[in-house]
Amino acid sequence: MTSAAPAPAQPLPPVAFLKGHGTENDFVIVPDPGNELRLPASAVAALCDRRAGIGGDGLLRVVRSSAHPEARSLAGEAEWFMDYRNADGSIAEMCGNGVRVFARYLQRAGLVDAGDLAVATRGGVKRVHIAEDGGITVAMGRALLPGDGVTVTVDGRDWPARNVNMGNPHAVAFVEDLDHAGDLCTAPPFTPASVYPDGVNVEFAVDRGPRHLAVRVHERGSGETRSCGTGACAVAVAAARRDGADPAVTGSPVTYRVDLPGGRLTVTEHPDGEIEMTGPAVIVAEGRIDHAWLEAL
Ligand SMILES: N[C@@H](CCC[C@H](N)C(=O)O)C(=O)O
Repeated sequence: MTSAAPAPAQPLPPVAFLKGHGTENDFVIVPDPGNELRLPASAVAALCDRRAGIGGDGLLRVVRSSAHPEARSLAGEAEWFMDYRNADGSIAEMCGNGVRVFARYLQRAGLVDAGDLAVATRGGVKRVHIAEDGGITVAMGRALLPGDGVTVTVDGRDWPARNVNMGNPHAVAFVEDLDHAGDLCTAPPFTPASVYPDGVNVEFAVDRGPRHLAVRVHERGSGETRSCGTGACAVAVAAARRDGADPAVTGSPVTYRVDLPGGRLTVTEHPDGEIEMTGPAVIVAEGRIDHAWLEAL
């Protein structure tokens, strides 16, 4: 008796991806509605590698909330879950620029219309408005200002930095000159380290005029980036306290223009603490990831 020859192995299908950015904070976008792809940290880091991969400050996996264990309980509020990863593969609670780019992808793919939608994130459900004129506004929630800040040191200069939590941790230092932040090739050292046991995003901010700031940022898990949405919000919150403009105290909303190397974000804090961030989001390319390359990682 002869046994049937095994069926030849079918090559695995390539994996779709897109590339997008919000004020030049750039992302590899991987649609995976059914939560079928396994993307360990090493695979995310390889995809975000700017020489050997696609390149990005982070990765946005687009998953139906109902299909993801971390978002299933939010499925009634938000159909889509943003599974955000930093460029090194680490997981973060929130990404402000990422949410806008995520919403732009959903709109471009015909999965949502312009107008209002909700996106599930590890930092909770975020309400998003896609304006007809192209800007996208995200209700970022409230900032927490845990008491203790840190001292940040670069090239022998020290600054006190305010601890602002936007779902993810930030240390905001107001400096005299953005060049004082140095080359930001490595994470700026701070003390005491115990304030941020899980690491921190560090913002250096200068005044450009009334309610107008310029910022450089070193992101946890990604290095210096051209923009950080949660960072812009953290800086605006810290500036409002510094400027005597805390909306909870004055009863009036306050808006800051925040210029980052990659573009401008507008941040408004309301008297109830709710923070809205507005900025652009662009999809620049789409393609296919070679499955064999991905599997071999
Ligand atoms: N670039 C993002 C923030 C991404 C997460 C951050 N690196 C962290 O680890 O907390 C933004 O636009 O907010």
